[in-house]
Amino acid sequence: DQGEVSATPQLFDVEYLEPVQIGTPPQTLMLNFDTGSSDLWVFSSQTPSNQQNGQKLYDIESSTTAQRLDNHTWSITYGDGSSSAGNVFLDTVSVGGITVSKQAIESATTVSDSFTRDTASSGLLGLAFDSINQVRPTKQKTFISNALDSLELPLFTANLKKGKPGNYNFGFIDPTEFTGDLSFVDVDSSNGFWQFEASGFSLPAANSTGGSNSTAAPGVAVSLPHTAIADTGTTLMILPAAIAEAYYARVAGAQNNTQNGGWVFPCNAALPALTLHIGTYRAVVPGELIKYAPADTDSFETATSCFGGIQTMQGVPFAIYGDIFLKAQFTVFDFDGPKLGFAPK
Ligand SMILES: O=C([C@@H]1CCCNC1)N1CCCCC1
Repeated sequence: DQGEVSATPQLFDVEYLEPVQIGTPPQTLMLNFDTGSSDLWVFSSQTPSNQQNGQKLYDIESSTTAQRLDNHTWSITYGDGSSSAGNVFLDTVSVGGITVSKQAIESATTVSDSFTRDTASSGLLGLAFDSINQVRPTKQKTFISNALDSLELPLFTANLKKGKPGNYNFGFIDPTEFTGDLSFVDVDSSNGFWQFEASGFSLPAANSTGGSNSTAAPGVAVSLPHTAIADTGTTLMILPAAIAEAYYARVAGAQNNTQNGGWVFPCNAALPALTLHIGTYRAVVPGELIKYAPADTDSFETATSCFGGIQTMQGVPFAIYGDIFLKAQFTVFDFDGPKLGFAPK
C-alpha cells in the first residue's frame, strides 16, 4: 500500500495536524504526528470535561470495533513539561488510506493544561521507535510499526511547509516533492528517536548583503560535531549554544532574554541563512524561517521584537531539529537501516 495525508499548520506553524480515522464507523480526529515520541493518544469520552476545550473526542462506546486492553495503562511526560495519561483500547486506525486493525489507542483520563489549551488537536500520533512507547505492563507498537509490512517501502516522508499545508507520505518517495538528490545519514535508534550525527554549520560570508531570505553562498564552515534528533513534534530548532551564539552574533540587536524565554531580535533585522552539515549534505535553513513569531504583540504587523526559530538546548543531551528545519528539507524516515534522507525542496 501507499498513503498520503495533509499536514496543516496551526497559528505561527506551532504544530501541524493530520486527519486520522479511528473506529467503526470511522471517527476522524486531527492529531499531531510526532517523530519524537511513540504513543498514539487521544482526547476521548474518558477525558474529564473540565480538561476539554472543544477538542473532538474518540467516542469509545460508539465504535463497534473498540476492545479494551485490560490492565494496561499509559502515562507520558514530554520534554516541554506537558503530560497525559490514561487507559488503552485496540481499534481500527486508518491514515491516508493505510489501515491497521487492532492499533493501540491510548485514551486520556488526564491531560496537562497545554493540551487542554490546544483546542485544535485531539492528541498525538507517535512516529518514533516502539522502544519508547509508554504503555505498561506491555509496550504497544506505533501505527507505522504495525503498518510497515503492508507498505511498499518501509518508510514515511515529511514535507512540512511554512504557513500552508504540506503532507506526509507512507510507503513511497514522491520525487516531485524535492529537488536534487536525497542524502542519507545513519540513524542510531537505541534511544528510541530518529537520532543522527551532524558535524557542524556555516553562515554566509560576513559582509554578504543577503536579506532575510539570504541563502547567499555559505561562508566558513565551523566544525561542531553534535547529536541531533529529527522531531516533527517540536516547533523550533533547539541547537548547541555555540551554534545559536554564532548565528545571533550576525543579527543586529539580538539578545538571549530568559524572561521572553530565549533568543529575540528586532523584527526588521536581516536574518542570514543557517547551513547545517550532515555528512556531505548541506541543509540550508533560510533566514525567513528563523524569523519565527512576534514576541511583544500577537501580530507581525505590530510587533517590534520577534522570537527566533533557533533556540538553545537546556538539559536535553542532543539537538532537536524541529519544524523550522523540516520546513526547509524534504525528509525520509526509513526503517531500513534505519536511516534519514534529506533533500532541498
Ligand atoms: O518530549 C519530547 C518531544 C516534545 C515535543 C514533541 N516531540 C517529543 N522529547 C524529544 C526530545 C527529547 C526528550 C523527549
